[in-house]
Formats: sequence, C-alpha cells, structure tokens
Amino acid sequence: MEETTIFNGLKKHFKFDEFKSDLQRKATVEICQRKRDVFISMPTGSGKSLCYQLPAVLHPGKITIVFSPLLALIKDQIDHLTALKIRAATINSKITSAQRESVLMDLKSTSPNTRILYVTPEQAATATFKALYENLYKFNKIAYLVIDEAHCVSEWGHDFRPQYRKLGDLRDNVDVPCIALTATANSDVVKDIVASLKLAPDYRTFRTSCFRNNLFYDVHYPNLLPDPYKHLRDFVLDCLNEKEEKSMDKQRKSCGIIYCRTREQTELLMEKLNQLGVKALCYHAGLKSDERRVFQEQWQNGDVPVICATISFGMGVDKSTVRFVVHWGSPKEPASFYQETGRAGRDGKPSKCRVYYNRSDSKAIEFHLSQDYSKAGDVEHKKKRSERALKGFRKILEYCENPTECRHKLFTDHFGEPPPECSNRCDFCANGKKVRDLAEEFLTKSIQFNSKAQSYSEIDYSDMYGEGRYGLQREQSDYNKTAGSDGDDDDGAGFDNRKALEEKAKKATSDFIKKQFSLRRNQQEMSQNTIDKLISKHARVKAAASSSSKVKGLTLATREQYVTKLLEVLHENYVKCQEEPTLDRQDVEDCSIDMEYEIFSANTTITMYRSALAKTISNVKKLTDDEIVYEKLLIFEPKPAKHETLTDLFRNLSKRRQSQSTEADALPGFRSASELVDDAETAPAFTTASRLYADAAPKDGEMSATGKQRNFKSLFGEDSDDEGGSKSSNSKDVYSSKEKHANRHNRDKRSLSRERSEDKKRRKEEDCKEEERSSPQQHPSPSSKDHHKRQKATDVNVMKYSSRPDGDSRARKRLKLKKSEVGGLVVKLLTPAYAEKRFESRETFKILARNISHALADKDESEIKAYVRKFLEKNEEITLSTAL
Ligand SMILES: Nc1ncnc2c1ncn2[C@@H]1O[C@H](COP(=O)(O)OP(=O)(O)OP(=O)(O)O)[C@@H](O)[C@H]1O
Repeated sequence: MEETTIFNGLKKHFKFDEFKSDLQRKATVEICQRKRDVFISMPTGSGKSLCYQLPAVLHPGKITIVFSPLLALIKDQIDHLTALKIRAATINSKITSAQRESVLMDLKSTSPNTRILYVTPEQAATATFKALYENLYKFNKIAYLVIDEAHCVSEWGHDFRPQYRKLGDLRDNVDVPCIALTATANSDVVKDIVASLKLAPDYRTFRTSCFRNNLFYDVHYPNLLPDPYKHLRDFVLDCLNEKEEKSMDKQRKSCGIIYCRTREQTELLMEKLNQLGVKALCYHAGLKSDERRVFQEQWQNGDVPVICATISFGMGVDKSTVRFVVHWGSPKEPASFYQETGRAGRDGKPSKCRVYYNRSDSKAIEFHLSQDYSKAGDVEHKKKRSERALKGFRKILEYCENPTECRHKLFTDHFGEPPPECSNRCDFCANGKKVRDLAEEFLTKSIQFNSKAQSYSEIDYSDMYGEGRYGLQREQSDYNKTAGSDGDDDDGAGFDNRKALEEKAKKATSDFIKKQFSLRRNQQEMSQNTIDKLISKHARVKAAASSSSKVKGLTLATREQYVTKLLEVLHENYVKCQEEPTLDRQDVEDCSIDMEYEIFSANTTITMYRSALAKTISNVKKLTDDEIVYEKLLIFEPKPAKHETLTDLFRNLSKRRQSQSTEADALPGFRSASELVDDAETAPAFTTASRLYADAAPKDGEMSATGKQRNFKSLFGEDSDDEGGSKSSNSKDVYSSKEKHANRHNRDKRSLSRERSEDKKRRKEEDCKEEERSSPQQHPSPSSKDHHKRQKATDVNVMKYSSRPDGDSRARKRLKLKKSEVGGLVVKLLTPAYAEKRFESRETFKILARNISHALADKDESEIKAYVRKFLEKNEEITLSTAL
C-alpha cells in the first residue's frame, strides 16, 4: 500500500493532518502492508490505537479483530470510532439481541461493513466466537488480529485471566498478521508476549523511549508534613490553575487523578478535599455501577476536576487535560505506575506525577506480595509472576525511600532503555541533595518512631490496591454483570468462571491468614539491607555496623526499633514513678541505647536477643505498674554532649532549668531556674541539700555575662568572675564547667532519688509484711493482682494518714527522713525567709540550714516543719549569732 494512500486515509477518516510521530507513521505503514506481525511499544498517549485503526479502515471488506481487556475500554473505543463514522462493533450481551443479530449478520455477509470487532479474551473462548472466527477466516475476511494492552497477556494471563494466554491458539494454522500493542513491557514481558501470542520470528518491533519529558515526577512524605491534606490541596490547586482557566470551556479545563490504595482512602480524600475547597469525587468497586459511571462522566466532562480512585480507574481514560496524577500511598510496581501516571499530560503539556509515600502501607504491601510468592509453591509460572511483582514493588520502595537517581530512570531501566535526558523533569535532577536528605529524614523517622511494628495480620488486605488482582477481577466481573455482558454470554462460558475464582480468592485469603504468623518474622526483615544501609548513618545503637555479623539475622532496623520500644517504656516508667526527675528524654534514650547494647553484646542468637529484650521491657512495665523507678534509670549518668552544638547547649540548659524548676515547684516560695534567669533579684537558688553542704561551692561560669545572670550566679553562692574581677571565658569552657555543675547537681538528686526509690521498695515490703502479719488470711498470694491493688491502696492510705501530725507509729516510721532529705526539707522551709531578706547574709542562711539539719537529723517531717516554723516566728531577723 502506498504511503500517500495511508496519509490520505489519516486525513479522511481520522481528521489528522499528520502523524503524531514518525514512529506512529512507520508502524502504521508497516501494518498496512500486512506482511509481518508487529509489536508496538510506545508510551501512553502516543497514539498507538491509530496504528491499527487506520490500517483496519484501509482494508475494506475485511475485519480487524481486537482483543481488549475491559468492556469499558471497548465501549470507549467504539464510541470514539463511531463518532468518526468508522463502523466498529462488539458482540457481548451488553447489546440487545437484535443488535447482536445485526452485527453477526453483517460479519457473515460477503462484504461486511464492520471494520473493527472488539472482543474480550473471554469472549474469544466462547463457541459463538469460535464459529464466527472460523467462518471469517474461511472466507478470508480477517485483516488483523490485534491484542491491545498486550502486557496483560503476561501480567494477568498466567493467573486469573487464563484466556489471555489462549489467544495464541487462535493463530494456529491461521495466516493473519498479528499486532500486539503495549505501553508497558520490559524485555521479560516482551519475550513472554511474543512467545504466548506466537508472533512469527520475523515480527517487527516499533518502540520509542518510554520517557515522557512533559511529566515531572516527585515524592513527598506525609509524616514529614505538618498537614498532608493541606499540602495535597495546595498541590492540586496549583496544578489546576483555576484562576487562569476560569473562562475556559469546562471540557478543556485542567483536572487530575488521585490514586489510593483502598476504597476507604478514596472516600476519605474526597471528603477532605471537598472540605478544603477542592471539588472531588471518588471511584471504586464498592460503588454502584451507576454511581461509578456518573462520577466518571462528571470528571470526564470537566464538572468535577478531581477524582480519587482505586487503580481500577483509568484504563481507557483518554482525557488529554489531566494535569496531575497523585499516588496517595505507594504505587504497585514500575509498569503500572508508569501506566497510571501516563494518564497525565496526554496533550503534551507539562504535568505532574507525585507520590505521597507512607512506609507502613508499603511494608504491608511488600508482605502481602511476598505471601503470593510463598503461596506459589512449585507452580513455576505463579512463582515467576509473584517474584516479578515482588521485585517490581521493591523497585518502588527504592524509588521512594532511597532516591539516588533520576526518577524517570525507574521506567527506562524497567523497560530496558538507556537513561533519559531528564533536564530537571523530576525532583532528584532538580535538587538531588535535598531529595536525599528528605528521604533520609523520612526513613530515620519512620523507623525510629514507629516501634510498634504493625502486625500485618491487622492489615486488611482485602482492599489492597482496590483488592489487588481479585479486586480488579471483581470489578471487571461486576462491570460485566451489571452490564449484562460477557459473564452472561449465551454460550455460558462467562467471565472466566467467576465462582471458581471467588472460591480461589477466599481460599487464598484463608491460607494467607494461616501462614502469615509463621512467615511474619522473615517478612519483617525483608529488604532491610537497603534500610540498614540508609539508617546506619543515623543509627542510635552502638556497634551498628556489626549488627548482623554479631547476631545473625539481626538487622539494624530491628535494633533501632527495640531502642525506641525501650525508650517508650523507660520514659513512661520515669515520668510516672520518679518524683523529682533529673533526666530528660535524651538521657532516657541514652540509657535505652546502653541497655540495648548490653543485651546485644551478651547474646549470640537473634532469639536470645529478642527474648532478653522482651524480658527487660516486660520488667520495666511491671515496675511502672508498681510505681517503682527502674534501677538503671536511677544510676544512669547522663552523657556529656558529644558535640557542643547549640542544640546541645540549649538541651542542657533547659534540662538544668527543668530540674531546678521541678525542685522549685515542690518548694513553696522557690522560683524556677528559668524565672531566676529572667529575674534574679528575688530568691536564693539553693537547690539540693547536698549542694548546701558542699563547702567548696562550685565556681561555675555562666553562659553569658549579662547582669541578670551574674546576679543569678551569685545567688548560687558561686565565686563568680565578676566578683573576682572580669575574667571572660569562652562559651565552650563555660559550657563544660556548667555541665560539670549540672552533672554533680543531678548526681546528688539521683542519689536522693535512688534512696527514695529503695525506701519506697522497702516500705512496700514492710507494708506487705505488716499487712500479712496483721491479717495473713486476707493475702493468699503476694504476687496476685489483688494483692498489688490492695498494696497500692494501702500505700495511698498511708501517705494520706502520714500527713496528719497525729499519725500512728507506723506512719511516723515511714515519715522518717534520710539525712539528705532532712537537709532538703530545711532549705525548703527556710527559703521563703531568705527571699524576704530576713537573713543577714547568704552564709548565715547556709550555717543555719546546716545546723538545723544536724540537730533534727533523726526527726520526722512534721517535727522538722514545726521546729522551723517556730524558729522563724521567733526570729524576725536572722543574724550569724542566731544561726550559730
Ligand atoms: N496523528 C495524530 N495526531 C494527533 N492526535 C493523535 C494522532 N494519533 C492519535 N492521536 C490522539 O492521541 C491521543 C492518544 O491516543 P491513543 O489513545 O491511541 O494513545 P495510546 O498510545 O493508545 O495510549 P494508551 O496506551 O494510554 O492507551 C488520542 O486522543 C488520539 O486521538
């Protein structure tokens, strides 16, 4: 056939002045010759359909049979061709029997008018079709056999749509050119398609790079965003450019698709976007078919610009003004990701493809896919398919979690093409460092702050990707059912034996549940190499690099998660049980790191490691229930700052302030350290009894030499630089000395706390014994829960009781204070008087406090209080001689 004939046909039938690309032209010309089989792999939106539609029209009297996966797709194509006055038909039961008869009559006539007949692979297996096919071939009326979306042969043909793979049988002993079209096939899939469709060895391939230079790809992480929904809203509004397009015809206005993993997500996002002022609809298999149709039409017509959908939406959607495609959650694998994002910018204008990536979701999907792999057993093709799916998904994980190269390279690699010339058409090429930093921050946060490793059994897989393959199958089935089509084909072959597939799906689910527990551990450790590599940079654990070499199978991520878990329980323990906390969260974290390391060092197998940690965690929890501070926290020495960064500086300063203010809060008349910094005119900053007794008062400097701070310092009884001259110190020295001071101060408090905690334990034991003595029959088992409850209640009563001055000996005994506690109490009681400037000097205050403490060392709290009160009542002004 002459090229001019073809060119004229393009103008006449399709109203195009030229081919969309040279490749489209070449492929069309080759197909028109009807000499060879043809394989076309061109990007989405590149105009593949025309490559067979134009040749079909240019062979009058012959029919082109097109196998297409979905009835929706078929309907779109027929509508499109009908609008161009090209006769196209289908024979599914969606049409009336009269229409059907008319189609069949035409097809069987000597010179049929129908140019293109669309069928699904399942229809192709029916007796009706087979008879028709034989008849058409017998009378040399078949121009081409076309397999649209040919990747389905490989992706679906192996499993739930086996009829796809049987299409090759139609070619046995039949000399008709076969055209296979796809946008998404890598070399493995191509091989599979070629073999399955039995393409002749001399078949011709027309292939262009899959690189779409009008699409901008990027990834965002909701867990790093203050409000992910608002972020999405802003992105959508930016893409829609509504202001500029206000007066535009609605069909030509910008629009977008948001792909979600589950039906619930589609509805939730629709709701959120509407609340945030963006008109949106949803689309998923759970909607009635009428609703789905109406929603799709509203979106297609431009009435509503955004559609939130499961991945079932879009095959065959040919809307050229899609300005963005968002994946809310991870895409499934490169090919479908490419296909889905390929719906953007089909008019060639710049458009955006964004993933909002969430790690917990993706781990669940990875787990789910790996189940498929495990379940495939020895069935080779299933194994291969599930392996491919898993591999594909891991590429997506890398894409999202570990960006190291151009985003478009995901696709060019997948389809076996050389790297594209991106020219900043993705976030990585635009600013690689920023992207890498963000990904690292995301990963670190996800791992460290997500210790509650989600049990995958809790995840509802039934809705994964709109229910995965089964969901897609059901959507198709549903569509067919409501449309009354293939499934009800008069030959009864139906849509691939729906019932059997439903059974299969049910069985698969139950197998999955049974197996998951035994497999879970392996799965949790999957793809950890990548994760480990990434987080090792940010790892908190000690000896991070030797994690798996020291304990086989132990990953860095697992260790990090244990540290987080330990931190969680220890922090709770400390906050709940420590009355006067001196450690801050960072200290507790450091303590968790030490504890984990101790266990890591002491255990050689992962089982031992896990069980030691589980035991420790459970111990801590138990102590928390008993309101006892975990011992390691009491003896924990806060670590000096590794680097003297400003953050460390503030952290330690605020820690000191916190500990001082904690104490001050407990002491009436005391002001917090931070208040003192702000206004040092008022109170003394004696902080602990032991400091009071420390004759060699610490000679700390302060962070800066402001007047207020100097005053504050002098109140601490420090021989400050100001007093001794005007020695200036650099901030580093000041900081270390201050650190030392803080550490000593904290140590004092810790020893006090330790004593208190031990006291508490002792009291509990005594209490327990005493109660047992008094009514042993009432406490059958000291370890029973009831007993613990009673014990707690008793403690509370004792505390209440002990605050009364006339408490009995038992309560009084418990109120007896340690030496250091006596000192603290005396300081606390004297402080208001000091603040009122009733003491002759600071020295007088110290001497008096020391003397009273010594004198009342064996007295209980109420006696000390009474004594100090009386002393202060008697002595309005306290001089050195009074104190002595
Ligand atoms: N020669 C041409 N000139 C202008 N527009 C064209 C030409 N050929 C096809 N188109 C238009 O390009 C758009 C995409 O075409 P088509 O749907 O065939 O793409 P495709 O490659 O099959 O995409 P997909 O793989 O997503 O189905 C359609 O709107 C079609 O009308």
